[in-house]
Amino acid sequence: MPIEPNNQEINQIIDKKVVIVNVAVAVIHHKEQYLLGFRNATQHQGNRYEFVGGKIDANESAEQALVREVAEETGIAIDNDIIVKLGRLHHDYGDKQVVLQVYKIELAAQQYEQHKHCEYGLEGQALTWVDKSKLLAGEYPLPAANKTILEWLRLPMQITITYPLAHFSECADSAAAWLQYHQDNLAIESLVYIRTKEADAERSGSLAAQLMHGRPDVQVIVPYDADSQVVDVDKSTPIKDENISHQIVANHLTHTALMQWLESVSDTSVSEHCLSDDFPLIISCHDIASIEAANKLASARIQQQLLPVIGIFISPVLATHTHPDTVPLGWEAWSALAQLADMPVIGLGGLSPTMIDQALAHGGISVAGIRQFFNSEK
Ligand SMILES: Nc1nc2c([nH]c(=O)n2[C@H]2C[C@H](O)[C@@H](COP(=O)(O)OP(=O)(O)OP(=O)(O)O)O2)c(=O)[nH]1
Repeated sequence: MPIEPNNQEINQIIDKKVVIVNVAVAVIHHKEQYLLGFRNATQHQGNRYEFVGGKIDANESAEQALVREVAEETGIAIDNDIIVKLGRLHHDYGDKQVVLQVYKIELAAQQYEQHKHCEYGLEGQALTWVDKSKLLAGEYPLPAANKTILEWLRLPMQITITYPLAHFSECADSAAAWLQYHQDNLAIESLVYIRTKEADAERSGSLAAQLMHGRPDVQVIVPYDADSQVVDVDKSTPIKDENISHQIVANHLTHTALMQWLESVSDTSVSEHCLSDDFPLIISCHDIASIEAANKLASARIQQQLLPVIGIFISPVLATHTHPDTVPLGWEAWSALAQLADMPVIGLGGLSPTMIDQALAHGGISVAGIRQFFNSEK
């Protein structure tokens, strides 16, 4: 006869099923130097590196927990530094479920000088400063949930968007003029969202490929649906050339394609339809509904262990030449929307690279645009 579990055991079973630990995680850095702790063998996910952080207590906010944990573990007072939300993610370790609320904090030079030689934290744990390139290359084993955080950290502080092909329509050969302009004027090693707004996906893909061949130093985001009026969200820009595919860091999903995706999936099938398998996603959002849809897609992709949603554009922040009839959000409304996103937020619309500080102060991590982001127009 099977033995009935007692109350205590039942509680443990229930706990195991429902208890999700909320954790505040601090990605502390100074320029390209990032601070890692080391989890000792007896801890959950032990013998791995970690970002500084810990459980959020019942009556504190994630940011309060962040400030407290960083002070308790390292002695670093981050009260006056800008705390930028990177994202939120849920991870099921099997023996424990966690929700990580992840923030990025850049230390001032003086704070870094003060702490850069600390080899141990205040709780006796090992601390180490590591190069961003080595961290992103996976040289420091971290808990599995941190894979997504590392992908988020790949986003630079500025993203250049190409002009649409139609911008060169007065030229005898608009495609050649488009190509020449972008080859000549993209900043060295920049991240470029190649948006031609060309309805023909083949032609758009061919232009993107030519630009990538001509500028092997840049990294690119290419449309997932070729940015056309295509209703089929499974259609992607056809770039199959392996010599250049390493330059692609993400596929871009338009607001329209995102909402079509949402309409096409029921709650039960979200996990089976997570779009592009090949690359991480960057999504355009304009309102609460689309941010909630992006969160849903991002969460499903993490669950399916697909490459994550690494960022969303929220636009338009300010008035822009490209959308003269659209009422801009303004920084305050933009900031309120940014808070809802479970992934890093990129400002777009009427911005220049110098507005990065405003974006950071309002909860973003990056700024994007066309006109003011090219060498020729700075
Ligand atoms: N601090 C930190 N925790 C992480 C990271 N990535 C990750 O999955 N976690 C997980 C591991 C733990 O399950 C949880 C952090 O909780 P914690 O550090 O307060 O808990 P713990 O298990 O170390 O301590 P305790 O329960 O023994 O008090 O979040 C990370 O980068 N930093």
